[in-house]
Amino acid sequence: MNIEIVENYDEMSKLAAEIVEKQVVKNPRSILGLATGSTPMGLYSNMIEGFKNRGISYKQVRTINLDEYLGLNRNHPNSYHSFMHENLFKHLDIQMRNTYLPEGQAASVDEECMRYEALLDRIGPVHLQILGMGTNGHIGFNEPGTPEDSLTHCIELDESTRNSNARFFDSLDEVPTHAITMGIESILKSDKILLLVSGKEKAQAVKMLMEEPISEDFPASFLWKHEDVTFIVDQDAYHLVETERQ
Ligand SMILES: O=P(O)(O)OC[C@H]1O[C@](O)(CO)[C@@H](O)[C@@H]1O
Repeated sequence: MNIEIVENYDEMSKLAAEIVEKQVVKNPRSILGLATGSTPMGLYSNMIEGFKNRGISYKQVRTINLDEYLGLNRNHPNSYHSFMHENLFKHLDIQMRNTYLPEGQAASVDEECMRYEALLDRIGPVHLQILGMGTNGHIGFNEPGTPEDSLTHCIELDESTRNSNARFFDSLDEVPTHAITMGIESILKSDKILLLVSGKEKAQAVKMLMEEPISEDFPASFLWKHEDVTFIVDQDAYHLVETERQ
């Protein structure tokens, strides 16, 4: 794991955007794996700025997202379809038909999971996968206990995840209880992974990532098994780490 410790959220977002832009310039037909949540929002703002001011085009890029809430219509303001449209896609020259997310209201959840994994295999491998990390070590929505060989599946969200994501909803009751997420194995199929973590509230999770053994109890630890992970972390999130893992 290549670890870049930066000063703050803005530095993390800028460096992440440089890496994404380099990938897109090198291969204008890149497949990008995208994440939602607070973490990548600064990256997305920088990508939008790069499109507007630095001539970076996403016209031939394809994107595939990690996850979607189960039961939410894609037009629901808190669906990840809406999140991606509002925070990124509508500001770029990307073609919407080249953007993929799981369908949260599929008639058959099992079939949707199989369809999505097959889609990932058909268009992939993802050249560059963006990841955030939950305070309990989740990546995508792979909560603690998710096995390493998991493919796209439906998962019951941890109470801690629902509580933390309640900030985007009017009340905790409105936060869906389940989601469709790529599995750990699906994520590890990517050529390169860019893990972004910022803020004091993630410091304990970063310490676990850096110091604890690889285990299902902390899903992000499986990233140590991938050979090309860049981990950009800010000082607030890194400050509890005592021993840097090799
Ligand atoms: O960036 P946040 O909002 O702290 O969330 C952490 C992670 O949890 C998720 O929201 C779950 O999908 C990820 O997209 C995100 O990377």
